[in-house]
Amino acid sequence: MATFELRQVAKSFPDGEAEIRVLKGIDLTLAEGQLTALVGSSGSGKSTLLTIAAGLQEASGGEILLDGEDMTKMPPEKLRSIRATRFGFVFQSSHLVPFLTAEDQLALMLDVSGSRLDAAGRAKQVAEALGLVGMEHRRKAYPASLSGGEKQRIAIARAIIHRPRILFADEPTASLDSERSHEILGLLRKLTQAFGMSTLMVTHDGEMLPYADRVVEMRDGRIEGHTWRTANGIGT
Ligand SMILES: Nc1ncnc2c1ncn2[C@@H]1O[C@H](COP(=O)(O)OP(=O)(O)OP(=O)(O)O)[C@@H](O)[C@H]1O
Repeated sequence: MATFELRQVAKSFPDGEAEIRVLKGIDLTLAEGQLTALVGSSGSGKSTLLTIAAGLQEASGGEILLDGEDMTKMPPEKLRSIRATRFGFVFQSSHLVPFLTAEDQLALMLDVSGSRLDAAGRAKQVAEALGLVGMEHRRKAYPASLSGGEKQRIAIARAIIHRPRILFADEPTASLDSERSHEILGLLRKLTQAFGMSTLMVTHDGEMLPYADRVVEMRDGRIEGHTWRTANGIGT
């Protein structure tokens, strides 16, 4: 059942006397357990759409419904709480904290999300998340000693440790080589299915599209078409 829906979402920026319309009425529903890829040429509005959907930037119009509740009408405090507890974020670069070990990065995220687990429960959840991304052996490592792919694995573990409902990924493979990119996308797809998350990912990398359940193409602030991946390959 759909739990996250954008209805007629619009975004304009002032431009002198006029305004630039960057999003022109976006309708998009994310399904649980599915990875949706957002593609389109540079400047088509992908990042703007992702950040607005994630509550990181205000829309100029429309509704963003999380379990039927309109996020655009929520007070900032409630929005912050939703971002910390129900959303997860993965970015182009991993944005790890340089002076924290891998396991401490994850523990910090548990704190931010208001986890009420005791010390043993927290340690278990951290170990489990590191295991899910194949990084338990580097739990004591600092970011400087990790490769790009390893950092992105830790960033993914950090993004899902609090079991978010929606995962936002903005070009998660942009800084990785092809082999690492495939590994990271395989991981995102596996975790999306395993936890029943709704994942929205912006990507420029056509090679990554087979990992998506659905590809949504943007052009000039609008959604062009929806392509569904089926058991028989790509279908529309
Ligand atoms: N704060 C802002 N003020 C004015 N214009 C903006 C602002 N943010 C984005 N834009 C404009 O909105 C349009 C869409 O930008 P956006 O970053 O969403 O595109 P994109 O599809 O993600 O592009 P890319 O693939 O290059 O990252 C661009 O023309 C951009 O210049």
